[in-house]
Amino acid sequence: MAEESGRANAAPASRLRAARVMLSFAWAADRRRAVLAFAIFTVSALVAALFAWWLKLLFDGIAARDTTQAVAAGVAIAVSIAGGAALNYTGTRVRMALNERAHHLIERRLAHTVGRTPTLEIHETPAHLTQLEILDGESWEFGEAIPSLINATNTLIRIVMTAILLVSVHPVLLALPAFGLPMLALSRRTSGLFNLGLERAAEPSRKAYDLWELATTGAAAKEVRLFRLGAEILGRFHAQHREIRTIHRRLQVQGQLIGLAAQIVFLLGYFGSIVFVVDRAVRGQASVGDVLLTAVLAGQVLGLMGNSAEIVQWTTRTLTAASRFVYLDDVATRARKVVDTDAAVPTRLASGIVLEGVRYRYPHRTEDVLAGIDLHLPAGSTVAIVGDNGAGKTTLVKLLAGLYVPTAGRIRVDGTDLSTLDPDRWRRRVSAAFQDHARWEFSVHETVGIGDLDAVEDAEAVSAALDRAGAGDLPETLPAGLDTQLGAHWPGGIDLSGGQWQKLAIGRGMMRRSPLLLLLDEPTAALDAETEHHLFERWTVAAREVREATGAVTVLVSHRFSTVRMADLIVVLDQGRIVESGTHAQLLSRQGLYAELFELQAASYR
Ligand SMILES: Nc1ncnc2c1ncn2[C@@H]1O[C@H](COP(=O)(O)OP(=O)(O)OP(=O)(O)O)[C@@H](O)[C@H]1O
Repeated sequence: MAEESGRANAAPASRLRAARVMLSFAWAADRRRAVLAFAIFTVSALVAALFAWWLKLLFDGIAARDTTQAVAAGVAIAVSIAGGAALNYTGTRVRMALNERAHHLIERRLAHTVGRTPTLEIHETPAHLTQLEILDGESWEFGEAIPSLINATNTLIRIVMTAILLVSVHPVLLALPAFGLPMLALSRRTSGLFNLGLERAAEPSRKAYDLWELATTGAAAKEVRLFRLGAEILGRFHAQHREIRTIHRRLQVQGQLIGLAAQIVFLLGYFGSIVFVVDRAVRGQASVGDVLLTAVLAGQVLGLMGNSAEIVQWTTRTLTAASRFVYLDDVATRARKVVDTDAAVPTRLASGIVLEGVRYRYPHRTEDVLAGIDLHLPAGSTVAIVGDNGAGKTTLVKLLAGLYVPTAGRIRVDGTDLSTLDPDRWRRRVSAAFQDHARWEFSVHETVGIGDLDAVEDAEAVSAALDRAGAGDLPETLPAGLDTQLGAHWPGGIDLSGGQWQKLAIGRGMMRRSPLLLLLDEPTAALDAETEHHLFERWTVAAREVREATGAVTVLVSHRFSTVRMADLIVVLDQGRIVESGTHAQLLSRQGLYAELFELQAASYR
């Protein structure tokens, strides 16, 4: 279903809901300016609509030698021109400010929607990513809700006024707008083509952007040079852009042909109406002013039809952008739906965490990555997970953190289904350090402190966390200690070594003093085996000390068996299944996969 929505050209969620969301955002952004813009553009529409009428009066006055009428009409024309310009100038400024505010509000709401999704679903499902990326580039359109509405009202007023004036010359002239109908009808089609182009180009655009990042950012700079990948990346980048251009060009040509056909139909009506009124004037049934009025109005009708077509297109685009937002908001809401707000996260673990028949399959994958895991992580224990690359260790850790929801089976925390616990409350009691940690370019103090936002200001807590991460002396080696700015491209900022960054990430994971679950997914991979050994020894002792207080479970993923052997329970994963579990001694005596891997590693150290 999600995939279909991602591919479909149509709006990915109901347009009615999208319209409600869109208007509520625009209204919330700046009510005062919304009302002001509405008033200014309404008056401006009336002024513009009456312009042709003053012209007719002027010419009829001149023809009839009626000086009063001619002067009055001349003054009205001058006032219309000056007033119209002033109104447009003010209106445009109000409208720009309104757009700006709506745009920022939408960016904030979008970040909030993505951020409040408790799982990683939005970031790892291509269909959701497509919607997110397009919407990211479309947030200006989305912010155009009130201006679109103003434009539509404005155009409607002008259409009604123009119709009244046309009837005043001859009712047959009302047929003129009918020639513009194909333009309106086909504009939906051209706007559909535009959206189709965006969606088809989303994938190559994403690839092109990734390639551009590879070619221009520091992260890949070493390897790009070393493996002489520059030309290859550039070639692929060009290929993606060629694909994007081809997609857009084909659809643009289709759109232009449709537009051209519709304009030809209208022009037939335009010239027909002028010929009709000139004929009547020759026969004395219409005045010179009527001919002029018809010529001006017929020209305006063309503009108004074009305007209406644009409004329809623009509104469709705005609505589609809004429906992308609704779609993503639904993903976030679905992910939170199962939460039972009454289910309390225990203050301490009594029995521990139990996995019952847990399966997990990544979106777009055809097989389960975890294929039926039954496991008890006893309260107060340290559990090591070992296994080959790709065995499913990190996936298991992410499931325990609540970043994924099992495709089947359950994870119970002291009997309560984890998926029903409020993710925010659960995560207040979970701490983690990952191998692929983020490099937060804040001050050292903040980079560590954000591991527990409640204690981020507490310098002692930060120093203690760094101590537990084996990096107590790191700040002393930096120019401004804990206040040192990280990130070489910030003023006064410095970069760290891979191991130092990793120690800060571990420090972040050590900020929470009493987590129920501490997840350590190869956080020490960049450190030497001895440092890892000492750190884990220290954590194991600390975990045993707080065992009575919180019953916390520590889960460690590591490829180093010298570290793993200290755990109370060792779980061996192979291709998404548990093949063995027990203590180090039990597993050695079983002479299975663990014993084999342990012996292999031990032999390489001898
Ligand atoms: N986001 C993802 N989308 C699709 N498949 C994924 C994703 N992340 C991991 N996988 C796949 O899931 C399987 C298990 O990956 P996982 O990262 O859990 O393994 P691991 O045991 O932690 O490996 P390693 O020791 O290399 O870190 C792998 O086959 C991997 O290709």
